[in-house]
Amino acid sequence: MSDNKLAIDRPTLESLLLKRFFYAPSFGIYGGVAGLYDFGPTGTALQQNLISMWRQHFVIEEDMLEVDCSIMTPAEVLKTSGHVEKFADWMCKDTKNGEIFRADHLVEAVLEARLEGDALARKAAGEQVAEAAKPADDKKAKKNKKKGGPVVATKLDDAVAEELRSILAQIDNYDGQGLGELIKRFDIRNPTTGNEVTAPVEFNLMFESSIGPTGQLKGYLRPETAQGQFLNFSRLLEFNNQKMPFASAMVGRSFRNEISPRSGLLRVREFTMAEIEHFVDPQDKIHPRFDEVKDIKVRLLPGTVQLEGKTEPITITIGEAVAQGIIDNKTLGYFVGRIYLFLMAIGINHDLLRFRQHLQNEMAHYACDCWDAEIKTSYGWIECVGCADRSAYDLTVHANKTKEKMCVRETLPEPLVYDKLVCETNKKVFGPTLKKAAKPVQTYLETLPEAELAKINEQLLADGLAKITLSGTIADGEHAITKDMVEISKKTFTEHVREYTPNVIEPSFGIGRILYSLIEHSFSVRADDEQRAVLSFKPAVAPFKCLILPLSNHASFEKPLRDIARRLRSNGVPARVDDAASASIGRRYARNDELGTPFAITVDFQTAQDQTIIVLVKDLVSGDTTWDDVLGKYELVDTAAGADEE
Ligand SMILES: Nc1ncnc2c1ncn2[C@@H]1O[C@H](COP(=O)(O)OP(=O)(O)OP(=O)(O)O)[C@@H](O)[C@H]1O
Repeated sequence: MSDNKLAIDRPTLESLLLKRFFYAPSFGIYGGVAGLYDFGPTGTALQQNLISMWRQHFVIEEDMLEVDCSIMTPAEVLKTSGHVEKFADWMCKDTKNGEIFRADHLVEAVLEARLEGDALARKAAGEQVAEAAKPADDKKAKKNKKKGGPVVATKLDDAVAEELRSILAQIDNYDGQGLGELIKRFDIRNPTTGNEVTAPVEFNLMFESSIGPTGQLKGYLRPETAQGQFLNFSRLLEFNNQKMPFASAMVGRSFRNEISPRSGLLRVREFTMAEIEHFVDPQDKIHPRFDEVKDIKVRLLPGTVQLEGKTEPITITIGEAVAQGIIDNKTLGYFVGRIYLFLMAIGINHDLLRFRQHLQNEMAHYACDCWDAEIKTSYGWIECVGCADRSAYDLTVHANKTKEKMCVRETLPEPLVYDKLVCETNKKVFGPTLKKAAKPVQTYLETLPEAELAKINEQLLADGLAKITLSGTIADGEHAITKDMVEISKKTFTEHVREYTPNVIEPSFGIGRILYSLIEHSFSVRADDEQRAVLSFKPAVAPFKCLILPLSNHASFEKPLRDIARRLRSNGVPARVDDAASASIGRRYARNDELGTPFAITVDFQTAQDQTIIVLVKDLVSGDTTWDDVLGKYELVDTAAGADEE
């Protein structure tokens, strides 16, 4: 196992997750469908707890405006947003058996396998091998038919090995053509059959549907929750009394027809997202609470570092990263900090988290800067939260398409007086000369940036004539403008209101990926007795908070057991009773370790009647009190106290 993968006993974890019904493949008895999962009671409770903490941390603490918008989305919306054209991955096919691959994943897996083979060969020859390239277990690596094909000990030329490492460090930066070239150059084939694969073609990831009985209104299942938030921007701004900046938020399902779903919950076709759209003034992307996060130290992997073929992050405070321009602005930096705090609060391991900046080609079509919170798992570094600066892209395209204003109007403290070069047409000559081209040419001249207009004016003054070229209009082509057709001059304007389209900073959380990564970070196997699997969740996250179990199946424990469970549950504390008489108390503790239940109350003749502790468990769960506090403050009372007393 290479250095960029977390070493855990995954088979044991996977069997635990199935056995204790965290989640399981959907439609299993029909054979299942790749990339679709059902959550069981344990996984559902865990997911709900993560979402509640997310709501507390973001929606409530930051006073965000939470919405819940439609999943089914008319095609026109997603055409305008660019998803119909551009929300795609590159796919290639085995030329003989038709097996389909996501092109970047295939290239990555094959090249990784070759580097591992190289490391094996070098090790066998007694060479020193860099830690990152060294397979942890040679025998396993050889036997293991990996996604990239069996690892064969074959030494690569030094320069080739170096180049492969550099390609892998920036694999997300290759487009279809680039991936096609890599496939040809390195003779990348289907690892299982050895057959050649086709050149990559684009595959749109959205699930298509039709709305209504006529089948004429095309729709898609949304691939992100963001669009609903953008379309409601004006209503939200009004709800916020026209005050900027503000953020909306939504938790809900999204759908992506992934080419090759894999790695359990990490790449699925239906998943829960929690997204924030923070609307901010483009001229001033400050955040009022930036100071609260500026001293947090984070591990950053900037684009410049990746382009050098390096994978080692830098550790830096958020304040410094923004000051040095590594993170573009304070709002983006603020959210990197808040994401960090959230992931720490749920129990992600600090050393297994980094923020990686997107490379230029990797960036979604709407983004101008993007940092991913990546968490190290046994599958490698996984993007769990994307934090993108979507600029004014979405509001602008929707406003242009619908002709609805999606902007902020702010009364200026002082009126703004300024001179600007404008073009006015001489109607008597302009229309008759240009005929049907008159309108598009006029629009062109009126919307031209001032510097361009100045150039046209210079030409008119010098030659009496200027030529312009239109495209995308009903009168495309070259048109001549003469001096008598227009007058270009400076005019004075006074503005009382500033109108602008906000920029959007979008932290976007994949709840399933976070949940799975957290499970890996909370998982261990006790070496002492029978290799028992243990999950150690923080109390606020744990699916069940308290285990109640009788010391034995003595009849006198039944009532206190029931009473304690009832009291805990009515106080909002999910508690499970494990009174299976057949299992020893040790066995019962062990099987609840598998659920990550943080507290246990054993009912014996003493504790069954101590009602004080019951109330305290609630504080424990919220994190206000620790178990040590409880044991320090309260002595377990004797059997004389009545079970029904508070
Ligand atoms: N197929 C998926 N399965 C599970 N979670 C996903 C999937 N696609 C995206 N996510 C989650 O949604 C978040 C935001 O989505 P975003 O569009 O930024 O992902 P992405 O960059 O397309 O992901 P990737 O590059 O891994 O396909 C991701 O950080 C991730 O946690």
